[in-house]
Amino acid sequence: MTSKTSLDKSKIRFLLLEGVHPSAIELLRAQGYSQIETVPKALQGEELKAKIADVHFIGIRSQTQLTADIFANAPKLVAVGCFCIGTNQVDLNAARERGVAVFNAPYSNTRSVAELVLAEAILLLRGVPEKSALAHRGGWLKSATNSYEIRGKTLGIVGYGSIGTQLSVLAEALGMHVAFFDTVSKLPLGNARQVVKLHDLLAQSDIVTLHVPELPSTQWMIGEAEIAAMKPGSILINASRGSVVVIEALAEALKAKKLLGAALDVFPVEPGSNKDEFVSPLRGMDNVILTPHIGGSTMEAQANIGVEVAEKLVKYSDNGTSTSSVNFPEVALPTHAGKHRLLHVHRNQPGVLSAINQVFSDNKINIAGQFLQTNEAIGYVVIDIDAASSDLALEKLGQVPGTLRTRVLF
Ligand SMILES: NC(=O)c1ccc[n+]([C@@H]2O[C@H](COP(=O)([O-])OP(=O)(O)OC[C@H]3O[C@@H](n4cnc5c(N)ncnc54)[C@H](O)[C@@H]3O)[C@@H](O)[C@H]2O)c1
Ligand SMILES: O=C(O)CC[C@@H](O)C(=O)O
Repeated sequence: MTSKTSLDKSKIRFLLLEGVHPSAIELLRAQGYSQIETVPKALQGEELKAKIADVHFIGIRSQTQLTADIFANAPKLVAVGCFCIGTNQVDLNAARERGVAVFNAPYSNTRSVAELVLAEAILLLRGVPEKSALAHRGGWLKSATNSYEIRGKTLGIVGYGSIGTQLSVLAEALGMHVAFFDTVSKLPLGNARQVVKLHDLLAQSDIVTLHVPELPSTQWMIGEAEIAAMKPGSILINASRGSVVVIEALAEALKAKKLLGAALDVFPVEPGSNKDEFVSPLRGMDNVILTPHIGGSTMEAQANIGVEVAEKLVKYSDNGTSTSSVNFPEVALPTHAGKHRLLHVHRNQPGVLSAINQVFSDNKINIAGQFLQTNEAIGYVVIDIDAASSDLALEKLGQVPGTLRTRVLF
C-alpha cells in the first residue's frame, strides 16, 4: 500500500439529524463506522453550516433544508441520506454540481401512510373527531346525523404512485370504489379507474386524498377552485406535502360547511422540533384531524428506513455503488479485492472521458476494470487499478477539466 488517500473508516464522519432510527446507527457501527453524531431535531442556518462543514455523510428526514448555500459549506460531504421518501428538502442540482450523491427510502413507509389515510377516512365519515372532542369537554353527541359507512363510497386518489396504489388495494378490500388522477397513465389495480381531469375526480369523490410529490406542478394544486369542485359534504385528506393545498381556502370551505371534514398531516410551515409551536388556521376546528407529519412515523417503517438508507450510504462509501441514488448516475459495482478503486465524478461534457483515458495511457497504468454511467448533467466513472499507481492516477484525474470530485477506495 503506497497511498494515504483512502480515508480510514474511523475518520469518516456521519451526522444524523431529526431522530433517525437507531437501526441506522447499529448498521453503520456494524460496518465499522464509529464517528456518528446524532441530533434529535432539524438544524438550519449557521448551526447547520457549522456541523456540516466537517462531515462526510449527512442523514436527514423531511425538515432539514439542504440548500445550495448549505452545500457550499460542506467541502467534505460525499453523500446525503434522506431517511424518508420526499427529497424536495434537498437542492438535488446543487448536490449534483458538487458531486454529492443523494439517496432516499422510496418504499419503506408507504404502508404506514396508506393505513393512516384509511383510518382517517373512516373516522371522519363517522364524525369521530368532533364527537371525541366534545366528549373531552363533557359533551355527549349520540347521533347518526352525518355519520356514514365507508363501504360503497368513492375514494379519489390524486397521485397513483407507491402510496396511492397501496391505498387503492386496501380501500377496495373495504368495499370502496376507487378513482384516481395522475399525470402519467397508470395501470389501475383491481377495479380502480383513472380519471383524465383532476376536476372530474374531485366532483365524483366522497373522499379526496393527495399523494403527489412536492414539485412546481403540484404547488398549491388544491386551491379555492378545486375545493369548490369537490362534492358538498366530502372530505379532503393531505398526507403528501404542505405546499399542495392552499390552507386558507381549505379553512374557508370548512367554516362554510362545504366539506364534512379534513385530515392534514403536512403543512406549508411545520415546526422544526417537538418543542416549537404549531401555528395553523385549522387549529380549533373539531372536524379536522391534525397530525404532526407522522404519516410514515411507525416503528416498523422507521426501523426499515434506517436500515435501507444506511445500507445505501455504506455501499456508496465502501464500494462506490450508487444504485437508486435520486440525483446521480446509477452504477452497481463488483468488489475490488486487491485493487485500488478510483471514483471520478465530472460534468457531462465532451472530452472528459478521453482525457480520463489519456491519464492512464500517458502514465502506462493498466486498467483492471472500468465502469461508467452518465445522466444529463454528470458522469460517474469508476476505475480499478493496481495499488502502486493510485496516488499518481488520483492526482492526474483531479486535473482533468470538468472534474467535480475524486475519491479512492481500497
Ligand atoms: N406524510 C408523510 O409522512 C409522508 C410519507 C411518505 C411520503 N409522503 C409524501 O408523499 C409523496 C408521494 O409518495 P409516493 O411514494 O406515493 O410517491 P410516488 O413517486 O411513488 O408517486 C407519486 C405519484 O404522483 C404522480 N404525480 C406527479 N405529479 C402529479 C400531478 N401534478 N398530478 C397528479 N399526479 C402527479 C406521479 O406520476 C406518481 O404516480 C412523497 O413525495 C412525499 O412527499 C409523505
Ligand atoms: O419522516 C419524515 O420526516 C418524512 C416522512 C415523509 O414525509 C416522507 O417523505 O417519507
